[in-house]
Amino acid sequence: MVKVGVLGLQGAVREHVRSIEASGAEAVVVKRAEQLFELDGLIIPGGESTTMRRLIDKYSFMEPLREFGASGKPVFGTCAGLILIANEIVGYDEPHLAFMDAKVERNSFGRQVDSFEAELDIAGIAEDFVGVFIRAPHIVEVGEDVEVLCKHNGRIVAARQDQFLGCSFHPELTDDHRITQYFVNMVKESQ
Ligand SMILES: NC(=O)CC[C@H](N)C(=O)O
Repeated sequence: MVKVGVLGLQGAVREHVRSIEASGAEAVVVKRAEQLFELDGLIIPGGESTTMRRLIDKYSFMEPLREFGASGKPVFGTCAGLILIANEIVGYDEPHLAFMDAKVERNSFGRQVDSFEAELDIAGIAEDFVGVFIRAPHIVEVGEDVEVLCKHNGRIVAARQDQFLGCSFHPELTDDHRITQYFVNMVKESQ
């Protein structure tokens, strides 16, 4: 069974654990950087990207996470996790982990609609996936090696580049585990 970690510093960690287990993989809550060595893939959950970055620095995760990304093992960033893996953030000088050639904008669905659900057609994964968006970012632009998997109202909300997967919404908050299953399959294929 493949081992999929969830970065456990902040955010929707338990829900991802449930979804990973439902997708037939072993879930590991990652609280210390050494735990990364035992993993086959990693999910960086939603939460608050600025807080998560502070905790990443505080607990010396930055370099080990960069090495994990460079090792070829799959990484899935959801919501704040997408912001962490993008290589450009609108309004910020520096990105965080910069794994994916994508420019993201934070909190980009407007203040009035902080949170909403939308039925999404995600290429090769699901035609009727209910995406839960919570103060979600969207992808403004992608590089040529990035495959756009889903748009909502003309905005990119899911994309993949090689072993990196990212989405704007929270795939772990419903009982539909198809996206997590897709990621678990990416992890299995990378073995
Ligand atoms: N649900 C989320 O992960 C929200 C992301 C958050 N708005 C951020 O910018 O980090």
